[in-house]
Amino acid sequence: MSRDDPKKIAERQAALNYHEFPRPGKLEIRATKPMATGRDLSRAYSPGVADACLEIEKNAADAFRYTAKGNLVAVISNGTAVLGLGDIGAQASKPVMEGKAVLFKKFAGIDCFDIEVNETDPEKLADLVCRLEPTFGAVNLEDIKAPDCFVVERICRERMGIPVFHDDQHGTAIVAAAAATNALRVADKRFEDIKVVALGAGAAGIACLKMLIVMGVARENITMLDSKGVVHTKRNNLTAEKAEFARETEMRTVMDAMEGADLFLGVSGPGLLTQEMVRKMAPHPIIFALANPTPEIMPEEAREASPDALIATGRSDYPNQVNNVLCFPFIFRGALDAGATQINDEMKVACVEAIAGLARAPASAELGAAYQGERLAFGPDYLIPKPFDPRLLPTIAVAVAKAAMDSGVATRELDLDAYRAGLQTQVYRSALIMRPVFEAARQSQRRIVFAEGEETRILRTVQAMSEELTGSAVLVGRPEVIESRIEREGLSIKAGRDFELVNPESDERYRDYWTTYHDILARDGVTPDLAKAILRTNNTAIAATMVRRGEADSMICGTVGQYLWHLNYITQVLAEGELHPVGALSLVILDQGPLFVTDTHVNTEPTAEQLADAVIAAARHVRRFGIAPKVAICSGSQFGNLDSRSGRVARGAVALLDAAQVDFEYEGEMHSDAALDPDLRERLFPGNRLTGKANVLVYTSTDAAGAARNLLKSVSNGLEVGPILMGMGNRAHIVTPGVTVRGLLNIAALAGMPVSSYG
Ligand SMILES: NC(=O)C1=CN([C@@H]2O[C@H](COP(=O)(O)OP(=O)(O)OC[C@H]3O[C@@H](n4cnc5c(N)ncnc54)[C@H](OP(=O)(O)O)[C@@H]3O)[C@@H](O)[C@H]2O)C=CC1
Ligand SMILES: CC(=O)C(=O)O
Ligand SMILES: [Mg+2]
Repeated sequence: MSRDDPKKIAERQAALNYHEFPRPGKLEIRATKPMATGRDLSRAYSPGVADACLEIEKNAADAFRYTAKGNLVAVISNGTAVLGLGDIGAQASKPVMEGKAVLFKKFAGIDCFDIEVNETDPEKLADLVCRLEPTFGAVNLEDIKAPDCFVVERICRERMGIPVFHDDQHGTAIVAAAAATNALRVADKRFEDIKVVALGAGAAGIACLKMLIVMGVARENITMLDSKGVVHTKRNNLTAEKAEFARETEMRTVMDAMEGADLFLGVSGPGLLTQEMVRKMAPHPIIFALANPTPEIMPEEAREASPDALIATGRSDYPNQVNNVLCFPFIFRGALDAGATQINDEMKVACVEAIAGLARAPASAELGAAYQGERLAFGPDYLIPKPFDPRLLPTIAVAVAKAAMDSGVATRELDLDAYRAGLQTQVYRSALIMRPVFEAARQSQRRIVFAEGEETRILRTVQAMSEELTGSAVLVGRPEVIESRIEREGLSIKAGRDFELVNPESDERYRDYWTTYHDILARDGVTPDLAKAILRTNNTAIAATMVRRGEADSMICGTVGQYLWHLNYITQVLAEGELHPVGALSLVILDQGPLFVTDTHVNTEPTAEQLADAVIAAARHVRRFGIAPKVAICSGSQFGNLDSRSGRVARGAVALLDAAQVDFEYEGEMHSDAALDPDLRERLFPGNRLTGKANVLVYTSTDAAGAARNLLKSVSNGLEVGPILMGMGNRAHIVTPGVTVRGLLNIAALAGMPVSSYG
């Protein structure tokens, strides 16, 4: 595709718009402490700030205690080797450095200042970097050309007491070594035997080759090339780094070097590898064309020249993205948390092993959600994890911190299990609040039946359940469809071992199921023929019947279809005695904390009695999360000021709660803002019974509750757990079609809770 291609032009414009709007750039700085009152001001600034300064003056290490230093990394460049764009200068490198800072933050919660410096003298640049030590917990050097980068890095490492890491060297080398480890497994070759050709003898090239030697490649099996051709012993003026790899050889060109090569490592520039060169490689060759943004050869061309090649690039739009983004956020996380004084070889090797191992482990739930439709099973097109793999942070950071502790460069001893759990919490915002639920679920052995068992998200949930929960799963669906989807998604779950199957088309229990269904509904107009037809075609009815028969403890449905359609069958089959649907409760996890909203789905316009029942049920559920309920009954009316339906129902519910003498805080009726703002509420109704912010918002119609839930999710970036079907004794839950795999796993954990702790 040429640069003038309309699609290319549109893509370029989209990238520019991304950078320009709604405000220029990709970063901002946010305060982490309140600055709302004069008291805040006097603590954050003069005079209070002086106390923090004096403590640090006495003990420099206290900078990690009283300032942001411990989580602050400098991303520093002089713009002399920016991606494969070359020496475009410090100013033009800023989008890349801002981008690295965003990746540090998003993937590992690390704050960065991007620092672009007009300084091409490596010693002066190093001096400048060293002087920045008081500000930062670590330094990431970026896109500084070779050989200058070696000088800058060496001086900084010698003089600084914090980790200094040159991303283009070591980040790239770590990820390339991990990908090579896995590619060799697939190709059934060994580091010790392979012939390597490296095109590019700069920062990335030199570091990658050094790492390959650590992995077992023989130095004499490496041919290095730079812009002047093969690096050989007869060349003059080689830098010390290149001289280390100079070979005594008559080969001069890439074409010469490629004869019989097993691994091509391209870290040079765009389009430098031809199909003819690829054809000269050994069988089952490995081609890493890592130049950014345009690789040495495009994967489709390489594939055409060598159909059995294993191919990787640095780009996200092709399989096998070998890019240092898989390394730098996570290696820094581990180093910072262990208080490491440097990033040493042991930490790098731990990182290689952790990354390579992740690609070989079954893909996780979130990963499947992030990369829907892609095959994520270890093999030629999945040699290396994806950057959005949520396992990267806990797995790599823990491995790196452990290596730092074991090799004696850590200044902190971490409890690694607790550390891993903390990182997992950071990745899954729902993990902390869901932890008691998962723990309760792990104590039980409940059987959970999934009505839409063929749905890919359900299969991924079952995979995650096999890793994170102890209960068992039953899938309603056609075995051949389920099997082929498991294979396509690269999952490791197996029928009979990780789940049981109910085939709606031909299950030997079919007769039992339709007769049970008929027995329940014979006096509600359901004939045997109708019962047979429903139990052949309606997976929700099948799942509910299984629960009713005691063959499963709970069911989950709703990934497709309407909530009330599913609820109808659940009510028909499972509502008996005390059990009847009381409402749907959604937990929305916000940056400020959790907020529960009800009734989002069940009683469209509840009566006062129904609303009071929903409040009592919601309070019970909220307590299961270890949270004391503070319920606000929300309406367009506020403390009796409107004679509307909503106001009357809300006031009726409050009166019923008063009569029932419930043991939790509640108040109503009020607007949502008064529920969340105690000062406003106090002005409107001094002495009202609710203390602080409400954490349960109860609405008088599903329209209002649904709107509140959706707004919280979309505008406030809330993460939803639920909806939780209340009143059915944890025997059924109905999710909504937009549910993610993590959302399903959360519901499965709730469904897995024993009824005693379910309350
Ligand atoms: N995928 C990834 O994660 C990463 C990819 N890269 C990519 O690798 C490339 C190099 O980056 P980096 O090492 O930092 O840059 P450097 O400037 O340090 O090195 C570039 C190297 O490429 C060589 N080179 C340039 N043009 C040619 C040519 N026509 N033929 C052969 N060799 C050539 C240079 O040769 P000479 O020494 O003679 O000047 C030099 O050895 C870039 O495209 C970059 O985007 C880099 C880091 C990470
Ligand atoms: C990925 C990266 O750091 C580079 O291409 O320079
Ligand atoms: Mg770079």
